[in-house]
Amino acid sequence: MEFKIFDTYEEASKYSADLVADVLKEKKDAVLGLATGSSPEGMYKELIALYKKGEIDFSEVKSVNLDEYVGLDGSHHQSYRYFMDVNLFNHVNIDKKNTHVPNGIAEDLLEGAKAYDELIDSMGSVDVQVLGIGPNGHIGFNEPGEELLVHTHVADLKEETIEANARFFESKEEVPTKAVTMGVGAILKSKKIILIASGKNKAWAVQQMASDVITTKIPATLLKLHPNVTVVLDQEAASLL
Ligand SMILES: N[C@@H]1[C@@H](O)[C@H](O)[C@@H](COP(=O)(O)O)O[C@@H]1O
Repeated sequence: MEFKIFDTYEEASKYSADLVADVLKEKKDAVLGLATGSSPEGMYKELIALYKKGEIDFSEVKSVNLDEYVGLDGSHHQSYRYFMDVNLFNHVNIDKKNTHVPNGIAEDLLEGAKAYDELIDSMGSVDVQVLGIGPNGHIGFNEPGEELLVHTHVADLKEETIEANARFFESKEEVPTKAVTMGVGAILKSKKIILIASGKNKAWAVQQMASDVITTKIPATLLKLHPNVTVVLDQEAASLL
């Protein structure tokens, strides 16, 4: 696990975008594993800028997103499908048919989760997986617990996650309490992982990633088992290292 620390979030975002761009330059039909939340927003802006400069091309790229809230359809402004459209897909030449986000409104969520794993498998491996991290160390919506799941599943969100994400909704009560998330298995299967963290509220989780411990109670610590992880931080997120 390599830690890269930058003075500002903007610099960290630029570095992360360059890492993704390197993958796209090497492989035109790369499979991108994508994340939502504030952490990767700056990176998406940089990727759009690189695309506009003609440095990268998304025409053959496929993408799979980590997670989606249960109960929100893609037109809901807090759905992760909407986030991806607005923050990246609408601004680059990716074919929307090649972009995938778990279905949070499937009639049968378990069937939907199984189909999502089959879809990921059918794409071959994810070339680069972008991750944020929850203040409690969650990745995707794999929340801390006695055990973690390998496959895509429906997760109950922890109270602290609902609180952390309430800033995007009108009120805490509107935050869905469940989400469909890729499991830790698919995340660890990707060839390369870039985890972006910014701000003081991530410093504890980042410190745990740098420790010698691996525990399901801090899901991001499992990334220590992966051979190619770059953790991209601003000063505040790195403040406890
Ligand atoms: N499910 C998402 C995660 O994928 C994200 O990494 C995390 C951090 O979000 P943010 O980057 O907005 O702090 O929270 C959310 O709950």
